[in-house]
Amino acid sequence: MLLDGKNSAKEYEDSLRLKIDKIKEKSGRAPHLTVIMVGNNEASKTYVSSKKKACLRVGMTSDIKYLDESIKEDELIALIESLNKNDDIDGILVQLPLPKHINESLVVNTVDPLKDVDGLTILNAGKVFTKTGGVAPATPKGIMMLLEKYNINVCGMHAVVVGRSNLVGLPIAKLLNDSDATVTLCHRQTRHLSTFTKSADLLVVAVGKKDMITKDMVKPGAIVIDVGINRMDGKLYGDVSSEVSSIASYFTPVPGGVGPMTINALLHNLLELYEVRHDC
Ligand SMILES: Nc1nc2c(c(=O)[nH]1)N[C@@H](CN(C=O)c1ccc(C(=O)N[C@@H](CCC(=O)O)C(=O)O)cc1)CN2
Repeated sequence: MLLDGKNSAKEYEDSLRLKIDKIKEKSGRAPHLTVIMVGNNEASKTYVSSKKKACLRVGMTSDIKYLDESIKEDELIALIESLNKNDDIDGILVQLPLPKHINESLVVNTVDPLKDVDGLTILNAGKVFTKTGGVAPATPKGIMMLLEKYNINVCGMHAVVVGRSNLVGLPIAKLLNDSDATVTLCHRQTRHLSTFTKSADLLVVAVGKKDMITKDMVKPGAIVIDVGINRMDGKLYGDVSSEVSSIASYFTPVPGGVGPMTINALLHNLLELYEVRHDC
């Protein structure tokens, strides 16, 4: 069965629109997101424009700061510091990846944790990892929202995550663990990867390599979440080979699976941060 991220996101947007209307009535303005886009990465430009359109659809406001590829690290940091001080901005997002000459961690950690819609600051990551609140990164949060939408309870399942990035692999492993799955985290040094993937009741793949997971690596009846977005000859492919859909109990398509839920979770995070800062 298809886990339809596109339609689930639309439904969530409908409920969000009602909440934003109420906020606007009460406070006179909607939550505002500022996105920072450095350079000319074509895929990143698509994503930031999707984020802007999604804000518009639910009645939130946003702006995108397009910055030259050659911007200096201290200029970028100064910009973020000024955005941190601006009370009309509720969420700040630095689109990744950044150019190589910029220290990504330094820049991301300049964002005020109370405006960190991406949940990538050390404070938010620490809070999520200690279960003391905080904002979870959008993709893992979106995956959890999608599982919930389809009433999939992961308690007791063996969840295998392939990929250990700060953006997806590590935090989704933590969120699945918090939902009482037994989690195995695999990465590029994992030996005998298929031994692990074959024993997964729930398999999450976030490596960025087309057809990394083939049918023989998946247990029939498993739930398969494909986070990969690989562009080839103008088409999009996930990390999981299309033949896997014939043996999975549930699977996410690419496109139309995890991607739209990532944008959805971002809107969710923006609203949550607005509510915390405005004591709603
Ligand atoms: N600051 C961040 N940078 C990046 C993040 C992030 O969460 N925060 N994640 C990815 C990119 N990303 C969001 O920024 C993202 C990727 C894909 C989609 C999406 O909707 N994909 C569609 C297909 C879109 C297309 O045609 O290209 C789908 O899967 O259906 C949304 C957001 C890296 N950077």
